[in-house]
Amino acid sequence: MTITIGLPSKGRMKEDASAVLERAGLKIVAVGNDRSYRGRIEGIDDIEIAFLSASEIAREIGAGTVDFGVTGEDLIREGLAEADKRVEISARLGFGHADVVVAVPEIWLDVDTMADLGDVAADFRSRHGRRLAIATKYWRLTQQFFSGSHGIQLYRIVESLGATEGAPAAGQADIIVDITSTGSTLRANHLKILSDGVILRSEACLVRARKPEHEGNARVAEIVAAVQAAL
Ligand SMILES: Nc1ncnc2c1ncn2[C@@H]1O[C@H](COP(=O)(O)OP(=O)(O)OP(=O)(O)O)[C@@H](O)[C@H]1O
Ligand SMILES: O=P(O)(O)OC[C@H]1O[C@H](OP(=O)(O)OP(=O)(O)O)[C@H](O)[C@@H]1O
Repeated sequence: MTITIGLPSKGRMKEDASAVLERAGLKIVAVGNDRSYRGRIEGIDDIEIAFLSASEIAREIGAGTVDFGVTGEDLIREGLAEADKRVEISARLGFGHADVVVAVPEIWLDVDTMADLGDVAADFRSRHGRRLAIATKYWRLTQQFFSGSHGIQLYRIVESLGATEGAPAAGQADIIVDITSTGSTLRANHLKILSDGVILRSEACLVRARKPEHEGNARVAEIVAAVQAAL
């Protein structure tokens, strides 16, 4: 059986993802030319590398078309329903750190917690004639956190495909759910993170699709052990 590992072909995780495999003794060699989206591992014939974007990797692991992938936990949990049933986080890799957070305008002086925000959401329609609007590309994580964890049901999600932090100032939404690493984009847009508003502390992970044929497969166990030992 050939084991396929999905690695980022571009973006901020590309270099670190390849480096961690090399430290684990799995040296990647391109198949064909530089632009090829396939690779293999030097000296090992039954591992194949598929170069994909970080979000495609999350999807392909969910579909089981790759066995392993290196991608952000945020993309796994946003991309897959019941992620823990479908995938296993085999290792947390120590790069690509970012938090998915709830942020509100700094001028909302009396809103510091999710409970405060729940009060705002409850009153929003009578005060403003519409529901509280949340700009995000993290639909699933937002719904789980607001409706599931905090019992806040009165809101509307406004899909944002970029520059989410600008949505409140632009009048497209009232608050946001987005990723932050240094916090500088939030500050530049006069937004503050609620004190209990961190939805997920994400980083790059080695993720395995839960497949029956992985049980007792020596190569699968070896890949996990080698990457864990390289951290
Ligand atoms: N400052 C940051 N901003 C956005 N994402 C970050 C940041 N720091 C780390 N990440 C992580 O990087 C991953 C996204 O990487 P990247 O933006 O390179 O993907 P991508 O190649 O753009 O994927 P796609 O094109 O499919 O969206 C996510 O898991 C995210 O959590
Ligand atoms: O907390 P900070 O360090 O300011 O980083 C957070 C910002 O960085 C990312 O955007 P980026 O401009 O990298 O583009 P992307 O959304 O296309 O990845 C992300 O979407 C945030 O907007």
